[in-house]
Amino acid sequence: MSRRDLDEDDVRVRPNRRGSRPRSKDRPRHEDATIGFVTGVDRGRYTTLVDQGGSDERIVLAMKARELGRKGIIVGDRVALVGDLGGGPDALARIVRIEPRASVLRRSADDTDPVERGIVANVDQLVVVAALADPPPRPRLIDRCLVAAYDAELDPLLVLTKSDLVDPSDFVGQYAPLEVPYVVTSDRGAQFDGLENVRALLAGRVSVLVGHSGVGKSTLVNALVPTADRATGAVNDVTGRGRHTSTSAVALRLPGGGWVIDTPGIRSFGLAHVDPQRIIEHFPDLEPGTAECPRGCTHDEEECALDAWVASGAAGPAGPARLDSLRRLLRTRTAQQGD
Ligand SMILES: Nc1nc2c(ncn2[C@@H]2O[C@H](COP(=O)(O)OP(=O)(O)OP(=O)(O)O)[C@@H](O)[C@H]2O)c(=O)[nH]1
Ligand SMILES: [Zn+2]
Repeated sequence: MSRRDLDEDDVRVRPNRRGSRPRSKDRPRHEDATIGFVTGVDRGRYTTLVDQGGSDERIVLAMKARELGRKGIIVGDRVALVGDLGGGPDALARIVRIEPRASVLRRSADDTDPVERGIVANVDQLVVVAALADPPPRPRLIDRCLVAAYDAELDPLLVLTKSDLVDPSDFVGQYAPLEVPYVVTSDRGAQFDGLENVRALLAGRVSVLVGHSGVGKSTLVNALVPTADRATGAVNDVTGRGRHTSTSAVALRLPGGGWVIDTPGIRSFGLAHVDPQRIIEHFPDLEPGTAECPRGCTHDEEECALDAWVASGAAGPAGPARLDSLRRLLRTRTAQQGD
């Protein structure tokens, strides 16, 4: 019997008591809804961009429909919108669906707290902004960000700022075995060295910027997106406290195509949710060496087969340094937070 027969049979046996229109529950769910790109979230109001790149591109403010329940909507999400889609300050649409996400960058509040939060969705690249000095770099935090990138399947990029204050070579050396791409920058007012390199690496992609307060992230975003107007200057002269103008992520369009998502300064990056297996996958040169590992090996234990494999030269001359780096990241996952 074909599917069609079944359907007709079904209709005969249980006629629709409300008439010919199927109940709303059975109707295709908002098939005609418009898709918007979430660029900002502020106290239950979502800023979305509709008809992105089209002739009728506009910003539409929206709220979450009740049917979505407690489902979180984050910057970078593509959402289905119904209702007042006209745009403008008084129009308010409703978000009725979150489209499937290609990626989610997550963090847990801390390593022991399994509650994880999505920070941004659908990004390609995680850009870790760290100052070479003032404030001094926090390698543990950078490692945590890299682990989060690997876990979310994002390409990592290190932007090392303030190279006018200190020679970057020592610090860069610590990351060489990880083979993470990096750019060194220095902003000396009239001249912003390295900016063009950053621009080239962000072009046409969706990148999320993370970094702790004072590293020069806002300075960088303002240089990349001249209309961004992100507040800079870590310390307020009057109050002596940091000027924390933004409390959530915001997506900004790059003039040359692509998006940067700026996030508020982070102090920590909980990794309770990360599976060690996801980290080793980002060391394709070492992964074959795990074939002889005991089942469920954490790759950071006595029985791990990687030590003997690397010692035999199977991973080449860089093997030992790569294994050290892998172990460093694996321990980052379970270490106490801090710098
Ligand atoms: N010497 C030097 N100072 C820089 C450089 N980039 C930024 N700064 C300064 O560093 C301070 C902090 O820069 P911000 O861009 O506000 O830093 P942020 O990371 O956005 O910090 P929050 O706004 O607190 O999140 C400012 O006084 C900047 O002028 C640089 O390349 N060299
Ligand atoms: Zn192992």
